[in-house]
Amino acid sequence: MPPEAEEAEEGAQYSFAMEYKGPPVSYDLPKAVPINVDRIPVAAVVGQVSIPDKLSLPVVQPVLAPGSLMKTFSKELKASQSTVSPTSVIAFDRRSEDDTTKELEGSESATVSPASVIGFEERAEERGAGCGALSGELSSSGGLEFSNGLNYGSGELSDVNNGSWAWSGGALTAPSGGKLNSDLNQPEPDWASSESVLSLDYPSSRVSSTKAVDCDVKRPAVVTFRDIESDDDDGVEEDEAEVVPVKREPQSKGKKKSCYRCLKGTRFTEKEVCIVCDAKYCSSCVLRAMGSMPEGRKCVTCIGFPIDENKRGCLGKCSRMLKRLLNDLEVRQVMKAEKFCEANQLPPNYICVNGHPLCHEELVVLQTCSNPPKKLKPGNYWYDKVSGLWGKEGQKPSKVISPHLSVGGPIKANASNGNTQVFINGREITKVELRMLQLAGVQCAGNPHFWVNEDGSYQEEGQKNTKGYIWGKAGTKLVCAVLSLPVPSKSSNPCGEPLSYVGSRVVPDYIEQRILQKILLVGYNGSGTSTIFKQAKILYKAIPFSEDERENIKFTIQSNVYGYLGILLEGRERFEEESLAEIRNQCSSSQTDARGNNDKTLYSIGPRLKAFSDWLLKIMVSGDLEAIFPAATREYAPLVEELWNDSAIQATFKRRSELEMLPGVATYFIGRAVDILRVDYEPSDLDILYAEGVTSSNGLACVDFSFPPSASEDNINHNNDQQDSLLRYQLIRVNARGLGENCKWLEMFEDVGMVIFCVSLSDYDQFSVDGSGSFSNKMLQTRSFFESIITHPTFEHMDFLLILNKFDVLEEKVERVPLTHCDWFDDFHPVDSRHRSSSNNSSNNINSSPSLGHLAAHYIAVKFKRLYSSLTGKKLYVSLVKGLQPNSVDAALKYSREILKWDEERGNFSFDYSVYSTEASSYSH
Ligand SMILES: Nc1nc2c(ncn2[C@@H]2O[C@H](COP(=O)(O)OP(=O)(O)OP(=O)(O)O)[C@@H](O)[C@H]2O)c(=O)[nH]1
Ligand SMILES: [Mg+2]
Repeated sequence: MPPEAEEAEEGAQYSFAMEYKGPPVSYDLPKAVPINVDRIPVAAVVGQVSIPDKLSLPVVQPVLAPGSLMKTFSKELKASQSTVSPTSVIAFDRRSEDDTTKELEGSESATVSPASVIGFEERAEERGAGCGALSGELSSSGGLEFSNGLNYGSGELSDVNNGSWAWSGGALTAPSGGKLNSDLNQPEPDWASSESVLSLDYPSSRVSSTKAVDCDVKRPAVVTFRDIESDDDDGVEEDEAEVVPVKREPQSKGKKKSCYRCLKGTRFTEKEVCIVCDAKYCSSCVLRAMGSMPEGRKCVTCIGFPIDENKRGCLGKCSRMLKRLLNDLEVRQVMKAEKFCEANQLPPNYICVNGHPLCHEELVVLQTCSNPPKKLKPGNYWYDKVSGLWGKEGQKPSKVISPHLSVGGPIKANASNGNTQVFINGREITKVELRMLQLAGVQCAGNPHFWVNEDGSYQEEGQKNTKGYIWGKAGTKLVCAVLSLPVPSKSSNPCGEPLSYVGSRVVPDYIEQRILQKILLVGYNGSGTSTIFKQAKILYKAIPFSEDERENIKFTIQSNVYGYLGILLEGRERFEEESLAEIRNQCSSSQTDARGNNDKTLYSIGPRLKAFSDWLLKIMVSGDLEAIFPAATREYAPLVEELWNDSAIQATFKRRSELEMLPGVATYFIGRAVDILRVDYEPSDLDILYAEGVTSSNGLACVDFSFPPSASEDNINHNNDQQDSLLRYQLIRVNARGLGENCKWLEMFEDVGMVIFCVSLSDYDQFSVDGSGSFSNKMLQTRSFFESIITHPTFEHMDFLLILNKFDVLEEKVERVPLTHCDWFDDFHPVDSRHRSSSNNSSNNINSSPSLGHLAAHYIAVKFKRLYSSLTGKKLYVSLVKGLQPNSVDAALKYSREILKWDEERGNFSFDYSVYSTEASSYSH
């Protein structure tokens, strides 16, 4: 035995050892004495003991400080449904080798069955067998204790003798080369031959080191119990029970994020993680540390232990490291075991519904109902059995699950911590729900108590007649999606849009359950938010617009085109009058009598077209352009063609820059007016992108999408991309008008992950009527809107991405109209443009000098950044965008995804970023 092992052995007083069966040695070996079940003392009353098959009681770990150990242990016991009273603590005593007594210090509730003790011992054996030696760094703080000494017949002791395993400082460490799984394939020990063994069922692939184990007890275990006043969580009444799963601590810690076994490597070394204790192993150690992985990725010493609940989402998802180390079949087996083995299933009592921890049957009912809560995690939930509404305790509902399940206790009025004095099925609803009800047209005055059924039909308590259906209106579903409120099951796709696609495959169900990252897109009027929103749909959705949407968009575009034509016709009238006036002037000055020709100009049209023109302008003035559809398409199409081909209209169109009312995009459409106004016109994606008025009138729209994986050659990037492509995002677009007075709707967006604020760069010389009714610069209006958004309490901790949109327009405009047109930009003094262009030419280097457009955009970005940091103390992210160019919007939205990721990583960083090896590697580049 190496000196440090000997030293450790001398100093330590462990409860476990193994029986030595190797060659003779010169010193005394402790003897193994068989356990006699009957001789193990029990506390006064042994209750109805029922140990489920495969029950594995936890074993106290050597590396824990006594305090934390006691806590962990008592919780683990509870978790594993042992028969130990919940108010008891069990701990090992390793104080004396000679301590052969068992003590029971009185506490009425302190009872433990022999079975528990045996189970305990056997676990210990298992562990001893698995890791070569096990000992407890244990001393209970004056409570009741039990001490246990077991010797094992084991050929594995030689490993210890060889120095493969040794104790140091209370932590189990393995010198490199230690052969943890040296005899993984040894036959099962002859458990039945041991008196101590109950008919417990062991996993067949359990790690075992012995050929035959004589489970003899040298000295009987000492079991003592005490009340648990010192354990802070346990004084809770049962129906108030809060079950907090406790993660098992790793046996030894790596240094500076090194491998926990060989202690080599850095935080950037790819590592696999134990799903129980979070111990991390490098690729050379992982198979030794985890053995044959009968329950998936667990250290051999963690087999049988409940998993760390934070890792539940990772069950069955293989890492690249394992894929490299194991063959396909092995990977499949390990992942299957990890997902489905009993030890890794969610313990029912971790789920508390309406104040009651669930029993096994209830959990089964909950998980197998037709519409179960997805991705159930340990925690406290409320459940409204009548409507099926389901949520986390103290929070708004998160889902509508199957109603009428007999699960948990009765719902409490304060289950969701509402403060609205409006009740649904006895629960006081939250503010957001109240807002949703109001938007759905439900009368909520007078603090009503509603009775809401699973189908959304509702009545006031005590009345018989149904007053309506909450989720009846299409708009309500959109509102629910935006406010993150659930709708009944069939509409798991709240925006009424097709499921996301990744490439050509539908995103599988489990991914749909993943958390949706919400991004709020907001901007001042005309800043380009709807263009960016539409780009996102076109870029990221396999079916960007449904049939219905396209049909509506078609009418919108057609009426837009009539509108543009109307503006042209108005312009034509103006130009005609101007020309006539000019001609008259010329006539009067030259005194020529050319009367017959005087009323005809380049801009004049014939009587038929004139009649059509008058009619259209009248309709436009009445503001009811849409009313002429769809008849207009059929009846006026020939007239439109005639009109468009008329030389007067063509001449007017040439002077379109003089028509202020005509938007820039009109050029895109009006040239194709004849085609667009046909009955069989089908708008292309580009048409939709350019079309005005496509997003809803209240300015609110949302779209769910995933970023499709890019066709990357690079393997690592490709993998990350694949993972990213499974994440789901929701882009919620709302404009200034849609936010109401003083942005009163903003607080409804409290659960968004970040905000994108969109600014139109070309606004600096534009003027419009502001909120107070006066005429002012649009960039200044944008600035005050920006200020009110970034300082809104809802967004206090949120990241902002500023999109400086319409960069193409700025580039062109800033050459003509100085940026200083806007007061806010009056200190913009770029280097003279001739100088810039000459330096460009002389160096012949495209990087040598930025364009005036770039300088201006950079200057505006700095203006916004300074404003932002002066008001919030935070950093503003900025992206320069040309909204009509897909690549530009794609880059900006991917930037927002990165910002969300950074935000997440910032949150995780202080703990440890590398949950799984892939993440570690993605971080390192
Ligand atoms: N040239 C150019 N035009 C753009 C750009 N982004 C948007 N537009 C146009 O600017 C106009 C206004 O854009 P929208 O996307 O409708 O702006 P909005 O934020 O929805 O504004 P509201 O409709 O007033 O709420 C549309 O005609 C767009 O086609 C851009 O980057 N370059
Ligand atoms: Mg718009």
